[in-house]
Amino acid sequence: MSEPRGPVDSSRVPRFAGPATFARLPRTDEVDHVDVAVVGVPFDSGVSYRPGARFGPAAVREGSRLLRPYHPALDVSPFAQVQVADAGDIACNPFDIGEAVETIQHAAESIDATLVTIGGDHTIALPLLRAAARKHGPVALLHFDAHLDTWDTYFGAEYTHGTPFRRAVEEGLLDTEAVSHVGTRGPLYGKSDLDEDRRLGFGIVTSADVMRRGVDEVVDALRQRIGGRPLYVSVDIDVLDPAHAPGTGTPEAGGLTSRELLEILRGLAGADLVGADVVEVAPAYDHAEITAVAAAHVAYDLISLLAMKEKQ
Ligand SMILES: N=C(N)NCCCC(=O)O
Ligand SMILES: [Zn+2]
Ligand SMILES: [Zn+2]
Repeated sequence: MSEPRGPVDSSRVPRFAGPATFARLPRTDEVDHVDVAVVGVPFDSGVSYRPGARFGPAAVREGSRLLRPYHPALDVSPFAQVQVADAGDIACNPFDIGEAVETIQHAAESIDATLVTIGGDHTIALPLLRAAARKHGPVALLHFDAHLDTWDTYFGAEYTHGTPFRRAVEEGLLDTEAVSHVGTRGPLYGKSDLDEDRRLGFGIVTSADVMRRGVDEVVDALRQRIGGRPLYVSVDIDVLDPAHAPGTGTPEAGGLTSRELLEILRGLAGADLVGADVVEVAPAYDHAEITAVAAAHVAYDLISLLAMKEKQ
């Protein structure tokens, strides 16, 4: 197999020139095989508050122009280890959530690569988990979010950005011995939200736990729970404090710093990561690309973990 084709060389073509693919990588149709595909899902019809995450994929691609090829903290050059390419966007119906969920699942299943998906609102995690579970069986889940997203329905709707992980448990997509939320905080509808979440099998590391226990202890606990299981990581960018990610639809005070989030992700090196998403970037509320840059770095770290795994 030929050497991976990497990003456009920023010493020859200025990084602010040309149309944006993720990290200035080639498109999937420009390479002969793909190990890791970055795919956008510009869908936000499942939101309960501010809309705008449909523009997330484009914003994260723009925010990824400054990423460089070597990751010092993980000691890996992800784009040289494996072929990473940008698969463009999945076109789905903004007027029919059920149809969009089907479209996303089938598109995800049709891409012959491990996916790092850029949302889009959190509704899209359900079809992505369906695709992952079809390939790997029930997966362990690390869910970074201010919110539980295990609510039942909104206005009677089952597929929304507040409900994907309840649906995923109901559909048997998750290995419920190994499902955890990280970074939750903020007011709930009632105490029963937590009881129901626990009943579904979820463990919780709150945002305050990360601050009190520290990153290393949290990583140890999460890794123990995950063990050797195939792992899906879903990152709702609102897990970050609004100071670190203002550009999102349902912001909650008291969140993680981007440094804490990136360090927890780096602590997952060696896990059997099989797919990941970064969702809920809504650029209309962003400032100076703070959120888009944070999300681009999160995606870069996820890709680096996948590159390290594939190379083993
Ligand atoms: N941002 C996500 N995914 N979910 C937030 C749902 C919060 C709510 O509607 O009460
Ligand atoms: Zn959230
Ligand atoms: Zn969420």
